[in-house]
Amino acid sequence: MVTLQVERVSKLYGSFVALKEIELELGRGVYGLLGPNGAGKTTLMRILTDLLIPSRGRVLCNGRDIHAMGADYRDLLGYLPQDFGVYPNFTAEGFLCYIARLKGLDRETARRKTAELLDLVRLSDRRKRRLGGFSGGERQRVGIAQALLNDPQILILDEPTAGLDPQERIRFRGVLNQLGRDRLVLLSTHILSDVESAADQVILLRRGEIIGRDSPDALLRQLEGKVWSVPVTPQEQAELAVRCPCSNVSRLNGVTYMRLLSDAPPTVRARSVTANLEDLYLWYFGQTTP
Ligand SMILES: Nc1ncnc2c1ncn2[C@@H]1O[C@H](COP(=O)(O)OP(=O)(O)OP(=O)(O)O)[C@@H](O)[C@H]1O
Repeated sequence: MVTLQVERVSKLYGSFVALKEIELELGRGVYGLLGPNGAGKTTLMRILTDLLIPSRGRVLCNGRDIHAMGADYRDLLGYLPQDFGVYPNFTAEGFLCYIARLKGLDRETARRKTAELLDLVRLSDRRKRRLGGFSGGERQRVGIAQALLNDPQILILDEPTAGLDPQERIRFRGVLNQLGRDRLVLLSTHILSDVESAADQVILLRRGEIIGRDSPDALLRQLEGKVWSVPVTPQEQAELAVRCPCSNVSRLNGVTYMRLLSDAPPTVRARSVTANLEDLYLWYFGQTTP
């Protein structure tokens, strides 16, 4: 089984510190990397793919420095970049076969893996169509397929569900759960429900630092007794919005309810509710999800 060890990794862009002394150990399973825009998620993922060299520190794969491993490391790796670009004149099938050959697969295996993966991302019926005519979500699914061509032990996916419709996203979570059983999968996302259902562990990144890491359940347990549903009048709503972080406002039978984070009940009519990941995000990052 493959492990990745991130040892005191920092990344500076000029004098700007994008990552600060990151320490991480990753093994089998699905890890969800969560953080607001600019937190350093892409920077960390690019360092883990050896596309970006850290300013300080190093990344080890089963004890070996990934940079020194070179092609040996790339053989273990599948990567979906955030800005996955495709060649518009390739067909889906042609593109995947081409990437497979670049990854060193022989012609027969390239063809077999391409067919298998087109099926996995449900694009078999569109395999002869040119990528230039694909929708954003379809293109993203081609991107997921290309990351899997070499059956990688380490799969790094930068916002894999961006652009997928809800049905495809739900299907993709199932695929992720399956993939995480026997490999290391690290994904970044802004879609909290993806993390809740697909990740074994959530890693919280803020301003280049890891501020939490645990299972979604354990992270949510920290918020027990801190999330409240409160029926409010318009005046109370304005007052409470200033006093407590608010993760949601809803209306039921003509009554407005605020969902508030607070150590103590914000009003006498407040009812304690079970925390969800949006509450967690607000708790850690101090704002509602972008
Ligand atoms: N090449 C670069 N030169 C200078 N600054 C950079 C460079 N790449 C990233 N940064 C800065 O480093 C910080 C982290 O960027 P990064 O792309 O890793 O964040 P992110 O968490 O992936 O954000 P998003 O959710 O928006 O994709 C940001 O403030 C960004 O502006």
